[in-house]
Amino acid sequence: MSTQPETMIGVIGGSGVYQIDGLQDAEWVGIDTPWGAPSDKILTGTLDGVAMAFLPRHGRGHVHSPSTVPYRANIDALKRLGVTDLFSVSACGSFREDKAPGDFVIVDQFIDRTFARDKSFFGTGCVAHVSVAHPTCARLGDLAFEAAQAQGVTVHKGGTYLAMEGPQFSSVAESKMYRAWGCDVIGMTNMPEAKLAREAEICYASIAMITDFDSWHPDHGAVEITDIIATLGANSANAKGTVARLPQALGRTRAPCPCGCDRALEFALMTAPDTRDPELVAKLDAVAGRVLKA
Ligand SMILES: CSC[C@H]1O[C@H](OP(=O)(O)O)[C@H](O)[C@@H]1O
Ligand SMILES: Nc1ncnc2[nH]cnc12
Repeated sequence: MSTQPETMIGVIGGSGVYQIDGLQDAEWVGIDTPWGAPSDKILTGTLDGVAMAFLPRHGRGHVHSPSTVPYRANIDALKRLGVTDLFSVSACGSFREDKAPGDFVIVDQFIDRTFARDKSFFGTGCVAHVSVAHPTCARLGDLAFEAAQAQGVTVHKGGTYLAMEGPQFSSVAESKMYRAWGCDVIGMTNMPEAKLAREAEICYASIAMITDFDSWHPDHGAVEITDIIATLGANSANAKGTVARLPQALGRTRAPCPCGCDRALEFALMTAPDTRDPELVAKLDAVAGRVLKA
């Protein structure tokens, strides 16, 4: 009998992606967490023999704004369910002429300009510092790239995602500044999601689907929600097709991540065991149980 852990693929669907199709034994399950309720119930099931868990980031019906998405509850709930490998699917604007609406970008870097969100599971009474120098999992990113290519999507490997607070879009001056900073795409939701996934030792890749040229492009005017909605339909079909290819690509049994995302907390805890806050430690049972029990 194998002692290797089994893969469970998590998918967080963004704007336009509120469910995925084709799961066997599909069931929407409600999960409560010490950080509150997640954005919605989570759709669980199997695809090609691999366990899957899908969570609509904004909730079905698009209830949560980027600032009020319960990011900590979402990541905790997925961890609690057993998710090992997490793919974020999200809409974004592009700062690059060669990255056009309809294209996908496999994001590998972020600039986090969000400011009104809880960004960590840790804090007073249990302090931890994880590395996010490489905030996404290269192994998952490569698999997502290949899956999108096989789906026939024009997909770019690597790119920097500017995470803004929103919900309003950027001014022309901001858009030009982010472009000058070297950013490739912009969205409102991948942070703190990616940081929290790292704290929870879940491998995380971001599939960003371009819907617009934000507001810098002289030939395209300023981004409007109507333009975004027009592109979301095709993007969402391609996203679902890409996601459906992931179980076969990952396989059922799981080896430790070569990037080390699944061991991010190994040396991260700073607070001495005898000075830890028992209440916070109890809340960290799913996210950090592996190292807190040790
Ligand atoms: C619908 S336009 C703005 C909205 O779309 C993106 O959401 P998500 O990342 O969840 O696909 C963007 O970040 C904004 O939240
Ligand atoms: N231009 C843009 N800015 C921020 N979030 C977005 N989501 C889709 N397009 C966007």
